[in-house]
Amino acid sequence: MTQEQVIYKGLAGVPVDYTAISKVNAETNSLLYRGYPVQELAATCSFEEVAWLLWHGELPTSEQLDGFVETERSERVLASNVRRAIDDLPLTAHPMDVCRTAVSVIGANDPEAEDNRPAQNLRKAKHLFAQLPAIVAYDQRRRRGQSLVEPRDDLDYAQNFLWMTFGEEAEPAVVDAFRVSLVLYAEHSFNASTFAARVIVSTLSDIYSAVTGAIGALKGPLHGGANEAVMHAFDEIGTADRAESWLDDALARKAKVMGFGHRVYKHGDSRVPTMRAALESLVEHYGRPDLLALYETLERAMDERKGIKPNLDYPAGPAFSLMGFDTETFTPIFVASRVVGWTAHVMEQLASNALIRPLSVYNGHEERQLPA
Ligand SMILES: CC(=O)SCCNC(=O)CCNC(=O)[C@H](O)C(C)(C)COP(=O)(O)OP(=O)(O)OC[C@H]1O[C@@H](n2cnc3c(N)ncnc32)[C@H](O)[C@@H]1OP(=O)(O)O
Ligand SMILES: O=C([O-])CC(=O)C(=O)O
Repeated sequence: MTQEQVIYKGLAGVPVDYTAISKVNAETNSLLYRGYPVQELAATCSFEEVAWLLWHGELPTSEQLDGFVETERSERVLASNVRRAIDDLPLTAHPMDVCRTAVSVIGANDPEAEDNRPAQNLRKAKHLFAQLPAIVAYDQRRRRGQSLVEPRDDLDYAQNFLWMTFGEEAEPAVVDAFRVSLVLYAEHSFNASTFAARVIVSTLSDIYSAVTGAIGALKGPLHGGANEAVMHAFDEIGTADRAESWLDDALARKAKVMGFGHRVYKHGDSRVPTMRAALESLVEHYGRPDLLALYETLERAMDERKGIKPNLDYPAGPAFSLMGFDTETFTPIFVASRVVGWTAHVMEQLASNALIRPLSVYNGHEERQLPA
């Protein structure tokens, strides 16, 4: 292979563009959103403030926040054809497929979908932000044979998301853990789904197509689908005393243990301590020390055997489970949060666009003749 033909499989370690949205620093194990440490944002900000920061580059003034909150609350109701599209999907469809389809319908409803001017895309990003909780919540309810719960405009984003899902006001400890998870999931530089969104819009396609494609990329268990897979593993293991033998068996089969490892962080995910603290507060709230024991035993065993640390999906899975979400709803919650990062990246890509089209090195047949 010549020098020019080096292959960067999976683009591992290859910087492909600049971004001013977030900085993932594997050396210092830190994550900054627009310069602010994510842990500090998670401790002090509402999800609405963090979304504004990621889109606009600065935290909102109180006037800007009031305006945004008012718009967000006024756009929470699903259009009738979005609701019908959801109703028409079989219950065998994965909730991520439902999410993807609903976003696609929202895009098709927008007569200005193809207008890529920044103000239009910002409007669309905020609309998707307001709509996604209604999609995720309604889909979980219909699977349980429950009817739609209308949004409440006296509740903030996190409170209303839980209200629409469960039909009752969540307790402050639960709302807070949920808000923290949303803040932590919102953005993470050029991860696979964000990159997929940037590839799509680099063709000058539209923001809805980019988000629809990003949902498809997030679904896989090597990316967002891992939070769901973590819970399936916990269910399979059952109790902490079974964790080590379960892990030994998984590793002997060369299976990937979901919720562990990361392409960029090799010494632990910057977001895990904050999400783990949120999980601990839920464990205390619901009186489920058994779940934390399982969490800790598997984490310790994985570290001892492979030296591989958990990623954000590891504490998020059991946290969403304690909150009462169905396991298949976990990755759609990730969508509702990450839509902020995706749309911020779409706008950044368009502001200095270059078509994303790498090269491949052909290793198939040399030219040959068709059989006579
Ligand atoms: C929010 C997020 O999206 S975070 C990521 C969520 N995904 C997961 O939790 C899925 C499980 N994890 C993984 O599959 C991987 O760690 C990835 C895909 C996240 C990162 O993968 P890469 O950077 O490509 O690392 P790669 O897969 O090459 O792993 C390097 C080595 O560690 C091992 N390894 C990495 N993660 C794991 C894991 N979770 N379980 C078992 N072994 C692992 C690999 O088998 C490989 O070993 P080898 O060198 O002996 O072959
Ligand atoms: O950065 C990545 O590759 C995956 C990840 O943690 C995320 O998208 O939050």
